[in-house]
Order: sequence, then structure tokens, then C-alpha cells
Amino acid sequence: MSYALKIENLYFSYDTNFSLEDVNLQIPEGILFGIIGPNGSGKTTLLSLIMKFLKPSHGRIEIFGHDTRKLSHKSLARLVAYIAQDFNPAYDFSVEEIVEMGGIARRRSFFESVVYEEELLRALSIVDLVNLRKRPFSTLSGGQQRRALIARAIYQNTPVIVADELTNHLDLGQAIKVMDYLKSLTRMGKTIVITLHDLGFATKYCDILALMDNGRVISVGRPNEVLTEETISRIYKAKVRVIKTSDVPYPWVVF
Ligand SMILES: Nc1ncnc2c1ncn2[C@@H]1O[C@H](COP(=O)(O)OP(=O)(O)OP(=O)(O)O)[C@@H](O)[C@H]1O
Repeated sequence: MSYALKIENLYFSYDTNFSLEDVNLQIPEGILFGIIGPNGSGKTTLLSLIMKFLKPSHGRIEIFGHDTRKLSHKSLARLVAYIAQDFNPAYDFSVEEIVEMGGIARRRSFFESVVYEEELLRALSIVDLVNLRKRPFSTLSGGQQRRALIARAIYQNTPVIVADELTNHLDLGQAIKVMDYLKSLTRMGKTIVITLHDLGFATKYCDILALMDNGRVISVGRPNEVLTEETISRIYKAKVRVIKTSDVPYPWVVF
């Protein structure tokens, strides 16, 4: 099997008393991989280590066989596009200017300025934003802004997209749209790694889930393997029922 990401024996500590300990993950190519876990369990920290915003104290991360310690930030940006939890541009860029920012890693030099018009349109059309391309990004709704950031990641043209809580604060319809777009990208062969809080979205959309708690990955597998009543109750300290019916192909978490 071809792995997009391999994380081996990863350790990291902040100056506070939080540590990420012995994280091991193998993420196959072309899937939607969800990282779930309670607040403060270390999801964003793990993404920050993948993106080299933080340096592990021990262990290694490989992306398509490349040890990220040996990759320059530009080389990493050709393999992985990152969508952060909050994105507030300092200037009033238009939607298409925001999307074009994904092209920076593709430039041969800082001064080269090439816009791949066809690819730009394709990225915008995948997320249904072509008609809003000239609008200031700041005037879009929360859901449209997330879609523009997905378009930027598509335009960056990387095999892997990492996204932190992309559906937070979105209404149900917008959140479904965003997840549908991400799912459609896996069908184009991209590997998507996303953190999520909503277990309903996690079970419906993710091919594989990793459940984190207190800096450790405590379970990895298909949603129905990871999200058992016992595990959710223990880790989230919430009494739930997990319902499996023949007419819905994924488990329902109800409370
Ligand atoms: N820059 C930092 N310095 C010190 N401690 C930090 C820093 N960033 C995060 N932490 C701590 O590390 C722990 C894990 O935080 P992290 O943001 O990775 O969790 P998370 O699972 O993404 O949480 P949430 O679901 O609330 O976003 C928390 O206890 C947090 O307070």
C-alpha cells in the first residue's frame, strides 16, 4: 500500500505540561483521514508538527517517503497545503487573489508571478465560487470563505491537504458542502487530513479516524471500529448511544 503520510514514534512537549507522546500513524494515499478527540487532546499540535511549525523532540514524519526534517518549507509546500483554523488576511484581497496565494510555492523565484488561469478557474469551480472571484474575501460568508481556502489548497496543487477544524461555526448545509468538496478531492486522488469535533461528520465522511486523548492516539480505524459507545463515553465523558442500521452505511452517535 502506498502511504501519503507516515508518523513514527513522534514526541513533542510545550513548556507547559502538555506533551504529545509516541504518536504513530500510517495514512494511505487518497483517503479522507479524520483526527478527532476532546478539546486540548493535541489535534492542532499534531498538525503543526506535520507542517513543521513545531519541531518534534523525537520521531519522524514522512510524506510520500520524504523525511520532513530534510525538506525545505518550499518543498513541503509542494507536497502539503495547509488550511488553518483561522485565516484573517491583513489586506482586503479578492477571492481570486487569495486563491492565487496557493501558487507561491510553485514559483521558481520570489519575483516570478505566473497565474495559471485555467487551474485557477478549475479550483474556483470545484468549490462553486467562480462567480464570486472578484469579491473581497472579507465580504464572503463563513462557509464561502472556507470554500475559497479549499480552492487555494487545490490551486497549490499538492497531493496532500491538511485542514484544521474546517467546518467549525458553519451551519449544517455549509458544513455538508465543505465536506462534500473535500470528499470529491479524495476521488481525484488527493489525501485529506482533517481535524473534526462533530462525530456525525466524522463517521459519515472519514474513511479512517484517529482518536486522540491527552496527547496520545488511542485508537485508529474505520469509524465504526473507533467510535464505540464505551470509547466515546470514556474519552468525551458523555453518555452516548451508537446506532447502526442497515439503511445508513455509517454509525450514528446519539445522545
Ligand atoms: N503554544 C502553546 N504553548 C503552550 N501550550 C500550548 C500551546 N498550544 C497549545 N498548547 C496546549 O497544548 C494542549 C493541546 O492543544 P491543541 O490545540 O493541540 O489541542 P486540540 O486537540 O487541537 O484542541 P481543540 O479541540 O480545543 O482545538 C492544550 O492543553 C493547549 O493548552
